[in-house]
Amino acid sequence: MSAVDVALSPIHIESGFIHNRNKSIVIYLTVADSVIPMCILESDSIASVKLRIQTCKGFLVKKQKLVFEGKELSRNNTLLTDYGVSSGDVLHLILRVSNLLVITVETAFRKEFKFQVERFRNIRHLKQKISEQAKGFPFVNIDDQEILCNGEKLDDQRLIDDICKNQDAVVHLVVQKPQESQPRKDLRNKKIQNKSLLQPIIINPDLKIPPVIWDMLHSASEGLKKIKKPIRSSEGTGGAYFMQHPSGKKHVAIFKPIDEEPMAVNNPQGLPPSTNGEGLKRGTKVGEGALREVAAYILDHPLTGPRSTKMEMGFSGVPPTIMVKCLNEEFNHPQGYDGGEKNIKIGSLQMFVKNCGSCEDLGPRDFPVEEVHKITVFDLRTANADRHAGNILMNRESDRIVLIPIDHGYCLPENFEDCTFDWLYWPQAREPYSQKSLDYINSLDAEQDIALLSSYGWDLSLECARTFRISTMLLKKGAKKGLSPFTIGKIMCRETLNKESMIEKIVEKAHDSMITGMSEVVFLETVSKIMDSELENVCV
Ligand SMILES: Nc1ncnc2c1ncn2[C@@H]1O[C@H](COP(=O)(O)OP(=O)(O)OP(=O)(O)O)[C@@H](O)[C@H]1O
Repeated sequence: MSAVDVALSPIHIESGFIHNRNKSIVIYLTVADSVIPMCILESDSIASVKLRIQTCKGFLVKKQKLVFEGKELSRNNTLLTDYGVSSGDVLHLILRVSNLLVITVETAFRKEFKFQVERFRNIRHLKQKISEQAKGFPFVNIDDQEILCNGEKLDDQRLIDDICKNQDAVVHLVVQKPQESQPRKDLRNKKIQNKSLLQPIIINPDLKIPPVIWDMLHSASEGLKKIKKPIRSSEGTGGAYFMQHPSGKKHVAIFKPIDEEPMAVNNPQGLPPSTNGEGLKRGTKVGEGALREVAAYILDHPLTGPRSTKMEMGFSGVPPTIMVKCLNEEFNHPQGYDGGEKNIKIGSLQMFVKNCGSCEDLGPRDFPVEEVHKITVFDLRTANADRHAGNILMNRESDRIVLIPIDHGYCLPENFEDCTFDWLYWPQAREPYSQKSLDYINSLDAEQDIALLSSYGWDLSLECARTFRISTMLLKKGAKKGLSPFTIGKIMCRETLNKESMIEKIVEKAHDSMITGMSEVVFLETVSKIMDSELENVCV
């Protein structure tokens, strides 16, 4: 049975069942290289379409992203037709496959080992894990092991991802005598080594790079020199590469090239290039994701104000991020690779943060209130248009869960249309801000922040700056009034796709009262007055 048959059969039955009440339409899903026709109902929501895909294809709902005409269909309770999808339309399905796999190794003695291994590790790493667990067995030495999968002998350098694709896997370990080791690094690799490059892009030489960022640059650069190749993450809609430590045993950073962003020309997920330059979220531009990632780090200053060269963790904990240029054969080069100038990529380099998964993997119950609140502060002040639970990593520090916000390529948009926050529905969001958070919010100054970004070389567009000023204004006024992150968030986010949020209505009212030639300052004063009067009716 082909993939098409698998997808079609159950859907036909289901659609036919309620056909009288609802008109059915056929849409086409592109996933990787295949196209799957799908019969759905006009009354189907995004959530129900995703559920059908899960039922038919086994891809978990939370791992699916649907894209139509360059926009992510991110509101699960919205009808497909409200997004303008009609019969015959093509939707792109992006799967966020986990980087972690459970591998079962069976030995010739029927002993079983289970490991959680990252997809981008190689077979040699698996052998190391086996030898750590196999004390007392004859294959404790790495070179005494040979790993077979479906009868095929696997080379030490082969990536786990290569053999396991989507699901967890069982591989068979066979013990054998040591063999002559093969010289692995061929001449071609040497050539590539000479053609790797990683350099920070410094616009303002007066601004010193913090030592923690130098260390990250140094490790990633040494990793490239030692031919520890960047490894593409299997999660995410854009090209995101794990840069390796020179030892090859850990990651030091994530590199996201601008030409591989969603809808950009070299996107490795096969998303078609944007036709009007707009990004996956409203009010963002393709190719500006890396700037926004860097801006998120710069704006996330500590309570004491903008950072000096001393590394201080920002209030919300955005990992250190810098703009770099980087050359390596492993990135997506559909036009070919010769190591020349045209292969150099520009993008954001963010420090890799040790984590035990994302908030998508766990219910929110155990997240400390302060940890959730620090994320809400960041999202509200930057009107973040991409805060789903998968974009918050978790770590455990002495039995306490610490949250780490990542993926800020859609913060600072030109408007509020696509603002959605998964934390809105978490209980912590209904708690009032603590005094520490209130002090931080009170210290925020949008004008100072815009000037700060400008000193780093990014002059926000008038629209982005306006949205940023208004979102900072709302956060400050809301917090001062004692509103919880939930209440402030509800003011900023649309309840449904086509129902404007309160903040959008406030901006529109201010627009309506604008007279030609009105300055930005006067416009913002008008917004402020309207906001004050609207907030009077909002209960704490
Ligand atoms: N700073 C970091 N530290 C550790 N892991 C990270 C970091 N940033 C990203 N990752 C990992 O890389 C994966 C891909 O990154 P990310 O989600 O930011 O990519 P993206 O293409 O922008 O994704 P999306 O489709 O959600 O917009 C993440 O799922 C996460 O596992």
